[in-house]
Amino acid sequence: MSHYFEIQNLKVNFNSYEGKKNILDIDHLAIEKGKTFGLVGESGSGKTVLALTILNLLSQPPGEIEAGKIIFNGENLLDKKESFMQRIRGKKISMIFQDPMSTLNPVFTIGEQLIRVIVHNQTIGRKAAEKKALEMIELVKLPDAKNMLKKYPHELSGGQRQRIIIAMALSCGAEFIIADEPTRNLDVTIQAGILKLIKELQRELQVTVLFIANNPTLIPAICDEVGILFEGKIVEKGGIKEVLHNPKHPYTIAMLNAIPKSKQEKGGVSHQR
Ligand SMILES: Nc1ncnc2c1ncn2[C@@H]1O[C@H](COP(=O)(O)OP(=O)(O)OP(=O)(O)O)[C@@H](O)[C@H]1O
Repeated sequence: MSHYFEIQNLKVNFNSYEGKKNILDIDHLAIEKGKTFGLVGESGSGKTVLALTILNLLSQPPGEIEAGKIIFNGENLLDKKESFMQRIRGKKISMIFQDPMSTLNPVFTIGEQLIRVIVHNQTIGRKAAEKKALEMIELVKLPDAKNMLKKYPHELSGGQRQRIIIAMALSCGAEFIIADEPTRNLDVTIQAGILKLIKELQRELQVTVLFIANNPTLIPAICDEVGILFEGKIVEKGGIKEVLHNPKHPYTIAMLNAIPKSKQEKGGVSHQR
């Protein structure tokens, strides 16, 4: 059976003066169209390296893709030339990074940046791009869209900036979104609003999402399935209830036991200790 998005036997290494170090060793991961898959792992487990590998943005060297396939819409992305990937990035697959300030340029207004992304990725003129930018600001539920476009990134709150990044990611009609810990640096209440927005947009636009997180309590609110990444390997995957309420792998059990009980219950990840 072919899947919309699939990783097969992926091995990624980093080479350094100390020698070769295996960073990712993923046998299999599949995501069906319109679903949200949560990938949870501690810091250093390889989540960002995976996101960069999917988009063919991993620096090689020091990175090295030793083996494997990343199949998107029936095509193995790891076989493709840079010109093909340029047509995919932004237009078919977009990424939302954890730190909006690293994506936004402090010296240009939000409107200028959003319009540039739209003009770059779509064959439309500036006027049409301006209209699209306004629509995108409204889509991510930011108030006073016209005024918002005139602001500089530092004039926005962290949550507002992340909404702009989501607007940019969706502005060119991407159908697959990689969200790399988009709420990591936000307060808990702002976090909840961003998660709700991603879920609503995912349903409304029928996009497929790979949601990367190091906090498993975020997963039930947004994901259909979850995989646990440990030292570059997916040690357990399946439905939310199956993995987070009835974990089998010792790492998953230890990770869930490390969450304070009140947070487990709030996030819906409580399981039998
Ligand atoms: N450019 C690089 N050169 C060498 N090793 C690297 C490089 N980038 C990442 N690594 C190593 O790859 C491993 C995985 O890193 P990665 O950034 O993917 O982890 P992560 O799960 O995203 O962590 P975090 O949650 O902190 O963002 C780490 O051991 C890291 O040290």
